[in-house]
Amino acid sequence: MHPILKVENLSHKYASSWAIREINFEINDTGVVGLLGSNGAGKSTTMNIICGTLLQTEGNVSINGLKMKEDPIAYKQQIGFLPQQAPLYLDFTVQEYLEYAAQLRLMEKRAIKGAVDEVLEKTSITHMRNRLIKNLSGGYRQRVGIAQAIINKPKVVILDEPTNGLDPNQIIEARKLIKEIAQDRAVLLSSHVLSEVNLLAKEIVMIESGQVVFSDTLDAFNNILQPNTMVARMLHMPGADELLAFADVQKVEMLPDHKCRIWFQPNDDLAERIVRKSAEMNWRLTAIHTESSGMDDVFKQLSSSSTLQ
Ligand SMILES: Nc1ncnc2c1ncn2[C@@H]1O[C@H](COP(=O)(O)OP(=O)(O)OP(=O)(O)O)[C@@H](O)[C@H]1O
Repeated sequence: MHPILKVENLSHKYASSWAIREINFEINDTGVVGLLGSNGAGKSTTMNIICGTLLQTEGNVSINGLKMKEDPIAYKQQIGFLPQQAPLYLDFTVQEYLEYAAQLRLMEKRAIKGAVDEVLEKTSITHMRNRLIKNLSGGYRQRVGIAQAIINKPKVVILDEPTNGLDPNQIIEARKLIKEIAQDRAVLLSSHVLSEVNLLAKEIVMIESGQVVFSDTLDAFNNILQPNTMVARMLHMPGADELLAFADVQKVEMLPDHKCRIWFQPNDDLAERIVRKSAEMNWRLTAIHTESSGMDDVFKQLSSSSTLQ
């Protein structure tokens, strides 16, 4: 079986410099895949090529085995795109615009009305269908942008910073909608908001300096960095010097509520040694757990370890 989306050895050169080099990744399942990378990493270039709005210098993109280079029209009928600036015609009503988007996707005339009704319903904007787009709020405009991206039921949807510029309530609504549309298609979501990616994505592709530096599950991304701190709660808290006496402990910080944070060099049995010692010394240990690093730390680490070509 073919992957839903396959990106193979994708390279692109603007004038004399390579923006991306040998990008490879696959999406094999429905759901959200987060596309991460610093500014200028090559995300937009990659997304534009996948959407067929930019012709790559080298490599291939295919959807369910359909190669863009070999059959661009059939390929493009399988993809929906919401760029950073939603391509809206402000003087159209929502319905007129969605009908127009359906025509651009070469949908059959008789299928258009039903498709428009369906996406209006799906994006909860049926009551706005006769409103001019210029009179809609940012949140509703973004819904129209998402509606046009899914009007022809594409297998793959690309969303570039879809919640950028929305207010907190609109962001919550937009994320809910993204989750819904990803139930039956693959969604590639580019976002600088790591908490958003953490909430929505089950897989991550990260690009830096035009190359893939990570491609795996969200869990694998979050577990790249070995934890190096733990928090312990002890009702009879020992002094910092007693904790510093353990091998591998580098630093100790006393916290409120009988807690302390312990920095340590990676090892397997420090927690176990502390538990044993606590029992021996009656420190009355009630909790101990390692603190995993956040997405920000992993992102920083992967960005800084990438090499410029
Ligand atoms: N039309 C262009 N002409 C020349 N160079 C370009 C062009 N578009 C992008 N680049 C360069 O290609 C590289 C990748 O840019 P790209 O826009 O794909 O990155 P990005 O990850 O989308 O960044 P951002 O997060 O800032 O949108 C950058 O060095 C950029 O300056």
